[in-house]
Amino acid sequence: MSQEPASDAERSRGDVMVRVRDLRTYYDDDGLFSSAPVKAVDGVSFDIKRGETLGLVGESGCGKTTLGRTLVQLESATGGEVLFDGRDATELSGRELAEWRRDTQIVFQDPDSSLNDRMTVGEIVREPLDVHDWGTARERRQRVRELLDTVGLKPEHYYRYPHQFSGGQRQRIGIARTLTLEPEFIVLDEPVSALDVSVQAEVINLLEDLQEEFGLTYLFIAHDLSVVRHICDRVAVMYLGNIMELGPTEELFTDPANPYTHSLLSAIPKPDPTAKRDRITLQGTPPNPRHPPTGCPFSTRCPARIRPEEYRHLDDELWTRIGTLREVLRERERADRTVTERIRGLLGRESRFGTIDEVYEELFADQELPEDVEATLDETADHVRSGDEETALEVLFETFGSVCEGRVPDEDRSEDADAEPVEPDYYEVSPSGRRSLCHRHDPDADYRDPGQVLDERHR
Ligand SMILES: Nc1ncnc2c1ncn2[C@@H]1O[C@H](COP(=O)(O)OP(=O)(O)OP(=O)(O)O)[C@@H](O)[C@H]1O
Repeated sequence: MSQEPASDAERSRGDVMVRVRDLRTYYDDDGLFSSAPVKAVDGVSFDIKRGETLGLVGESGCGKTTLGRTLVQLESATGGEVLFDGRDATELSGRELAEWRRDTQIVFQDPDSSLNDRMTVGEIVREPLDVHDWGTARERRQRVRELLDTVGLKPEHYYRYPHQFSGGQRQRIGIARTLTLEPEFIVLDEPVSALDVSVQAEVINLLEDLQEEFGLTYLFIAHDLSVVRHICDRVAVMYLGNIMELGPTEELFTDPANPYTHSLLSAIPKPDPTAKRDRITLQGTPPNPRHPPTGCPFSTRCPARIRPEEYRHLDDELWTRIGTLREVLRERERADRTVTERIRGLLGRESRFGTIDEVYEELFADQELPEDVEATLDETADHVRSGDEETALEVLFETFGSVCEGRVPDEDRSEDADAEPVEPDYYEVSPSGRRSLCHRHDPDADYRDPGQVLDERHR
């Protein structure tokens, strides 16, 4: 990512504190039947500047928590680097790692499960000091009392237990604990999501005050986009283990570039009923992170996916249904046939292939199909009936596919078969250095801007 020069207003916020490069965190199965790993974080690169709050948003399961936990080394990276002041945290172990951990902390979403109910508040907050053999016993007690005061609790709370406090107060205890060793960088993993709305603002204000007072740097993970807009200097938008767009908060909220950011923001209710674009409803569910699509991670659901020129004006509903058919076939191709299905198949009785006509009926019976589309669908249905989803998918790709899927449709299929996938690039989409992962930004290609396409399709 290109570095943005520090502006006067940013002052000390200019220099980079954490440099993340091609970071990957995969979860392997330990079971007997090893399958593909879950690619929770799948090659992300970005910088976090000293003193800033970087927001991390995206649908549930996109990898936010895993990324946050990997940055503070609670998860081991599968590959890539996490550089703090030039030192790669993924390479540390033993004493070095323990020392490094003083500078980086994490606040968890659920204060209930992250605090040990059998320890007093004083013991909980003091524990990191004990572990690191900090000062004398008296100095530690004094430090804990100061910290309780810093987060808005009282010295007499020292001897109480977590269950005697409200959710907001428990989160304050968790925050006090993270501050004990004077960290520089804190991952805040949904720190207010579990709290009543009425206390969310108090905890947010506290976090902002602490940042100001101690010069802290935050990675702020959240679902609630309005909180992110309020507290974050910049925002990273994550989808299926990848960062789709990253840039200054206000810019990203008012003028999103990436189709995924557009759809995420379109879900926020708008006070203005004359707003020009409808909510963008994404089709289907995110792909399984064990089997992410080739090419752009968002390609299977993208409302601005590049279409072949001849289908640019195809009815949107029909286009969506063709996309759904391709998803269904991909899943069927991947799904292992159960033993019963295999036996049924051997006996010539109904098998999983028996239902394909229903799928076509459901998707296309009420659609007006242009002749060439109908011919392609008929051809693919024949392949599926004979149990060859792979060829059916190839035919659909050659007709309706595009660079978004990792390769370019080509008449000569055999020549293309071993070609390297075409990965999408990040493009700078504003003078601030905001980046977005989408082929449509490629200045050398003749694609329309995602916003323009979505305006046309979702008015
Ligand atoms: N310990 C684990 N073992 C295997 N898979 C995991 C593990 N932890 C997370 N995952 C998987 O990794 C993917 C990313 O999960 P993660 O919790 O990081 O996402 P998230 O964006 O933080 O979701 P949420 O907003 O719901 O907390 C998911 O598919 C999840 O099921």
